[in-house]
Order: sequence, then structure tokens, then C-alpha cells
Amino acid sequence: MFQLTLCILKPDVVRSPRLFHEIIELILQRQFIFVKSKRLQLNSERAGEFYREHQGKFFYSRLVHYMSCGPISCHILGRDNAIQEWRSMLGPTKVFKTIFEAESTIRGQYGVTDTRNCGHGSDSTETAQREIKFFFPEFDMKSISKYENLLANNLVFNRDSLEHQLPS
Ligand SMILES: Nc1ncnc2c1ncn2[C@@H]1O[C@H](COP(=O)(O)OP(=O)(O)OP(=O)(O)O)[C@@H](O)[C@H]1O
Repeated sequence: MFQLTLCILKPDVVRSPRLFHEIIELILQRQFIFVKSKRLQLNSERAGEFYREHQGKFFYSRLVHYMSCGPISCHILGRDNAIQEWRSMLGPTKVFKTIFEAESTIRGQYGVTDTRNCGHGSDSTETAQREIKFFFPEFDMKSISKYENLLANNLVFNRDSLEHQLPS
């Protein structure tokens, strides 16, 4: 089933152009459609709001500080089973375990710590909708139908905007 998910590439990744583009290529190779892309910097209030479910946990303030320490890159990704596919590419949350147990994943290869773990992926369709709205309030979820019957290789990927373009 065609799905959308929210992908965030975290500040360490965005800070390193080579790593950033390497991860974009990996995502393209997995036949994801980049529906929308946006680079932005969160302030600590917005970062705290995004991760509010973790409020009170020992890593919460570290996480909020990290997520607001530099620009992040947000992407609405689409493909069959997008939510699960992007999370499996990322690998498990905890980098210190992942580098041994899932070393071929993005976190396994490039993660720095359990907090600085390269990326974020929505974990359900409800979460994806809420998170897409958080970063892309102007995005019309109904426009997904435009992409549903298209494969990534029927579209042109614009390397400046980091978005696939629909055939005219
Ligand atoms: N034990 C921990 N120590 C340090 N940071 C953590 C820890 N657990 C989670 N985090 C940070 O909080 C983020 C959100 O945690 P969550 O449990 O929702 O993991 P996730 O769903 O794999 O990650 P994300 O929501 O970012 O995709 C993680 O991506 C990581 O940056």
C-alpha cells in the first residue's frame, strides 16, 4: 500500500554535505519518492513540542538541545510501505547496540550516539499524518493520490529542491 512518512535528517547529517548526499542517494536507491522537502532550524520550544511524548525522560533535554542546535532536513517520503521501509533503513534507535546488531543500517554506519542517531521516521500512519502536518502545514494529504500510481523512476528528481517532479 502506498504510504507517506516523515523523514528527518538530523543536525549532524545536515552539517556534513557528503554524508547528507550519501543518505539522500540511499533513499533514492530504495525507490522512495521525495514528495516535499524543507530545510529548517527548530527552536527549543518547537523541538520540545515535536518530542513531547518523551518529556520527563532522562534524555529529553539532551534531545531537544540537539534537535535545535542546527538545521535539519525534513522530507515527506512516499512509496509502498514507506513507514516500515524508512524505519528499517534507519535501523534501531540505539546506536551503541545498532553498530553491532544492524551495522548495515544508516544508524549502524553513521550514528554517533543514541541521541545523535542520524534520522527520524514516523512509526504509524497516524503519527505520519501528525508529523507531516507539524512540518508541512501547507501540504494537502489528499494530494497523495497524484503519486499513488507512479513509480519513482517515472518521475524526475530535482537535485536542487530535493523533490520529485510529476510528469507534465
Ligand atoms: N536511551 C536514549 N538515550 C539517548 N537518546 C535517546 C534514547 N532513546 C531515544 N533517544 C532519542 O530520542 C529520539 C526519539 O526516541 P524514540 O524512542 O521515539 O526512537 P525512534 O522512534 O527510533 O526515533 P525517532 O522518533 O527519532 O525516529 C531518538 O531518535 C533518539 O534521538
